[in-house]
Amino acid sequence: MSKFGAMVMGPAGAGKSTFCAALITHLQLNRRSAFYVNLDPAAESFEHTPDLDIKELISLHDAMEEVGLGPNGGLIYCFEFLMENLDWLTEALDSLPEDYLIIFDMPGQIELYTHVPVLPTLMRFLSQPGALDIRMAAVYLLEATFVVDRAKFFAGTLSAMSAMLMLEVPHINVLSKMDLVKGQVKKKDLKKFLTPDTTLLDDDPASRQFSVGDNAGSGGGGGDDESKPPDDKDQMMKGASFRRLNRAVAGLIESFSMVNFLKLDVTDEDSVGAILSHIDDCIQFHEAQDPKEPNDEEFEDPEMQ
Ligand SMILES: Nc1nc2c(ncn2[C@@H]2O[C@H](COP(=O)(O)OP(=O)(O)OP(=O)(O)O)[C@@H](O)[C@H]2O)c(=O)[nH]1
Ligand SMILES: [Mg+2]
Repeated sequence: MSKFGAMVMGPAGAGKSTFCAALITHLQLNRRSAFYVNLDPAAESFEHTPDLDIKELISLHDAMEEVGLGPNGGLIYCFEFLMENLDWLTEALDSLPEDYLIIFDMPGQIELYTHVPVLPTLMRFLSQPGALDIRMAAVYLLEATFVVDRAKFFAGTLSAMSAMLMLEVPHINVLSKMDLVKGQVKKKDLKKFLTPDTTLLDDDPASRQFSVGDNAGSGGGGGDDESKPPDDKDQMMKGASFRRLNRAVAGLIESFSMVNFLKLDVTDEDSVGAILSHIDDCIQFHEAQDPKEPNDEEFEDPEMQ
């Protein structure tokens, strides 16, 4: 039988470590065992002490000092070092009992998800049948505050989709920090973000703002604003070309129809529990557990008393 794991990923500050902590607390409250693996070589403080920490193998500080790299190059170096020392993971994880959920807390550098092939290699190593054989789920977090800026939201969604296609394991996308958009976005509008498509761009406040007195018009291919060089970055981000690019990205995401988001409010235990249920479903955690013998104390027959 295999083991179970969840790799928690997403851009910097998306709330990955906070979610890992909330998930561990929730598992503990439900008498389930968690094994917390920190794979962020720069992370210093934790709500739950990691059971395994990449800093025992290599820290970002060491990588930067010894190899003379900056923080991002240093992080890639740490992961390449991890790839050369995968025995370190095998030694720690191989003997774990099968009902443990192994939670991997990942760094937020986007390079790791897009530019270098270390994560697919790591994922294949963890899930390889006959070796560690961990049934892995990928959990990709994106901040719900992105929904106020459609372009940012689609860029984030594209990075989630890229991770999904690259890793080839069951994948869950999560809109984190929902508490921060409560009251700012109507429930009805929020629903549209959970299954993103191009219609989200039709009521983009940024493009409406631009349309006032904008003879570039609907962005349907005229491109007449291209003759006027944008005054600054802000102006460019509101131009017809930028809107066409957004529509193309949104169309690409829609045509794949693979990206859906679940909502997460870490302050609400039910919300954390709902995400865990989705993780359990996609790794088939419950199906794999042996039926437990009823505990005599819990199941005392009232008629016998
Ligand atoms: N309001 C609110 N703040 C949150 C939530 N989750 C995380 N934060 C805050 O967001 C900041 C970043 O959270 P982390 O959990 O460290 O994010 P991370 O994705 O692990 O960040 P990196 O590891 O640096 O990429 C912290 O100040 C958290 O307190 C949330 O659900 N709601
Ligand atoms: Mg973190």
